[in-house]
Formats: sequence, structure tokens, C-alpha cells
Amino acid sequence: MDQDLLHLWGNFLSELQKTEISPITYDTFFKQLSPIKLENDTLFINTPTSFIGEHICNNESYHRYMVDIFNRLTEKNLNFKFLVGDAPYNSFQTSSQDQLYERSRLNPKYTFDTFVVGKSNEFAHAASVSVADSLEKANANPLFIYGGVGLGKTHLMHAIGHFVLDRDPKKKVLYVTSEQFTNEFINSIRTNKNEHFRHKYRSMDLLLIDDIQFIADKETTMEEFFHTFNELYAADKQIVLTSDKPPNTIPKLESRLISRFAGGLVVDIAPPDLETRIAILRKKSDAEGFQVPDDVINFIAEQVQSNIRELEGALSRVTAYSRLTTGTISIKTASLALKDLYREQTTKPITPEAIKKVISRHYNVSLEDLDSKKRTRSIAYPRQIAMYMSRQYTDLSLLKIGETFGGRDHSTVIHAYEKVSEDVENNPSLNAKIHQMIREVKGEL
Ligand SMILES: Nc1ncnc2c1ncn2[C@@H]1O[C@H](COP(=O)(O)OP(=O)(O)OP(=O)(O)O)[C@@H](O)[C@H]1O
Repeated sequence: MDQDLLHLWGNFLSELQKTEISPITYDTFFKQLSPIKLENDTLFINTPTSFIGEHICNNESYHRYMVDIFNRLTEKNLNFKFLVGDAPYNSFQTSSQDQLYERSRLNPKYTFDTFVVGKSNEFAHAASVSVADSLEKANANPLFIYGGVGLGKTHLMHAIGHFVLDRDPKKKVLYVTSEQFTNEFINSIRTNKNEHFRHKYRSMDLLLIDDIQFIADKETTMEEFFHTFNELYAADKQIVLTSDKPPNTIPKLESRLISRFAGGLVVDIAPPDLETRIAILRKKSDAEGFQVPDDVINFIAEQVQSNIRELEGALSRVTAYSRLTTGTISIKTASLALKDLYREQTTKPITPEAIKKVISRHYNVSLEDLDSKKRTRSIAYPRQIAMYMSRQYTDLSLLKIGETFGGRDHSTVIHAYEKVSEDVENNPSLNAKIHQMIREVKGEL
């Protein structure tokens, strides 16, 4: 086979693995493909079964990843034709609506319509809708969304972009990760195009920057971002940022940026509760046209608890596995499909009570003292760690956690969470200790 084509395909696969495509989806679908030939901007791809080709063609975000990555690698907008054996099977081409989204780098799948709202994300969702709906006013500027991996921050950010563009396609909207921002900035210096870079970013109506925590250790990029931010802010242009932590706990982030971020609207997304996970799976399976029985949806939702990206990956794996084996989706096929990935839930549930017991043992503090009003450091700090763990490892709201610690209010829990998050970042041994304690809570040690 053409070595250049093989090389291109290898680069595509390794780029794809850096995206949000889950390892399960990658193994189940993309790894099975192989390139045949590249002819007149059309890439012919072999798929072992029509199901795999169909699955990829019907999924707009997979399409987007393919278009984006090949565009970067070849500087061309390729079309793709899938073949099963030698028979033409299916193809997709880039439409003008796609081009608009492509300019803004928005994923067509991430809209408010496809976002399931539950207790864990309702505030972040409401804030995002309000920002999108009143763009001109830029009342909450910046909107800063933070939370753990795979919980929907990027999705909400894109949804804001879609809402704005659907209402007015002339608006200048741009989504970038902080890594892309950094790379473009560095390239602009290298190629003497810094003015162009500045003009591009500073003329946006809506700038969406994902994973902003990654610019914190890059001083010159941070400086550039600071000026971009100020200019957009002064012109009442909306900025939306996401991060894995709140602004004041991002290590090495300059204090002038912390105060600007905190001056906008800061909202968090927590891991979804069971009901929300079920609703997400139902919505995804309906959207993909999968007929998944309720008991299987419940089963998957119970297996995959903390991360929505993994939840989606598990659903894809179950449907693919069922179709390729028995042809029907049942609890039996689902548990076989997931058996290597998720051990049966034999661990104990994580609750504030169980956390307090472990903390009490490790720090030699009584359970009564953890709930008491005592503020000596030897009691207050273990209490703060227990609150942090309750926030980090359970679905409970701040209010509920406060209640279980002797009726404290939610701001005390936020304060404890932020303080301990910062300590965890700066102190690897505390981080390790918390991991060990959580394993004890789960009964694994
Ligand atoms: N509430 C939701 N409803 C429907 N789908 C969701 C929801 N939240 C997340 N998802 C889906 O889960 C996947 C991961 O979400 P997303 O990429 O937005 O997470 P993230 O918080 O930005 O993660 P990371 O920190 O890793 O970048 C996406 O496919 C997204 O569509």
C-alpha cells in the first residue's frame, strides 16, 4: 500500500486518540478501519462490517473529528467514502452549515437540545442559557464553568456558541482549547503574524476557551491572554472559560487573572446522579437510533458512575457488541461487553459518614468533634478534608454536605473544598493520602 497514505492514516489515528473520543469507541470502531486510497480529495476507507461504517457515518461528531484532523494534516477538506470489501458503502461530505460550525470550531452535536439537565449541572446550564440569550449585555463576563473530567463543560460551551450562531450567523464566535490558543500564539510570533493573531481574537463577539488551567504555567501566553481578555471585556464581548478547578485554586495562575475570572460568574458541574445518567443514556440511545431496553440502560448507568464520556463509551460498546454477537441488546450481552472494563460494584458506597469514620481514624479526631463547632486546627483541618472528600467523591450538593457536618452552610463547604484542593495540588503526599483514605472508605484496603 501507498506508504504516504499509511503514514497519513497513522497520524490521523494518533491525533484521534488525543480527542475526546473514548478509548472504547476508538477500539470498537476506528481501529477497525483501514485506508484504501486518496483520490481527488476523497479518502476511500475500508470498513470490516457495514455496521461500523454506518455507525461512524451516522455520528456527526465522528465526522467532525475526521474532517478537522485530516484538514490539519493535509490542509484540505476531504470527503470520505466507506467500502465494505470492494463495494461502495457510504460517504459524507462537508455542507455549508458544517462550514459555519467549522469556522467557529463548534461540534454540531453539542447543543442545548442534546444536553440533559439534572441536579448536578442545572446551575451551569441555566447560566449558559442566560449568557447565550443575552449576549449583547455580557452581564456575566466571563462565564467560568468548572468541574471534573467528562462532565459536560465543553458541551455547554459549544451549546452557547450554537445558540448565538443560530440566532445570528454573522456573529463572530470561536471555540478553542487553551492549548490551541497557545500554539497559535507561538506560531504567530514565529511567523511574524502576531498582529493578525491579536486582531482575530480581539474581534470576536463570543470567545470560548476550554481548559484554561493549562495556560497557567505559560507566562507569555498568559500575558497575551490577559490583554485579549481585557480588550474583549472592555468592549462588552462575551468570554466563556472552562477549567477543572475554580479560578483561585489553579496553580500558578496570575492573581490579576484570578480576580478577573472570579469577577464574572463562576459555576460548577458535579458528577451526575443516577437519574441523570439514565436520562443521558436514554437520550443518546434514542438519538443514535439504538433500541436499548430500560433494564440495560439502568444497568449501564449503575456501572459507570462518574464520567459522562465513559457512560457514552459504554453505551456504544454494549450496542456494538450486542449487534455483532446475538443481535439483541440484553443485560447478558451488556455485562459481557463491559466485563473487562467495569468490575462488579462490590465496593462500599461513599458517604460523608463513611468518610468521617476514616478521617477520624487517620487524624485521631472523634466523630463528635468533626461535627462540632470547634475550630482548633487539629480538628478543623481534618474536618475540611472530610468535606473536600464528600464534595469530590459523592453526588451530594454543597447544602447537603454542610448539613451532615453539624449543620454548616454551603459557603463553609466551598471554602473547605477550595482550601484542600489547593493543598492537594501543592502537596503530593496529601493527594496520595486522600486516595488511600477513599479506598479505605470503599472497603478496598
Ligand atoms: N448533561 C449532559 N447531557 C448529555 N450529554 C452530556 C452531558 N454532559 C456531558 N455530556 C456528554 O459527555 C461527553 C463529555 O462531555 P464534555 O466533553 O463536555 O466534558 P468536559 O467536562 O468538557 O470534559 P474534559 O474536562 O475532559 O474536557 C460529551 O460527549 C458530551 O456530549
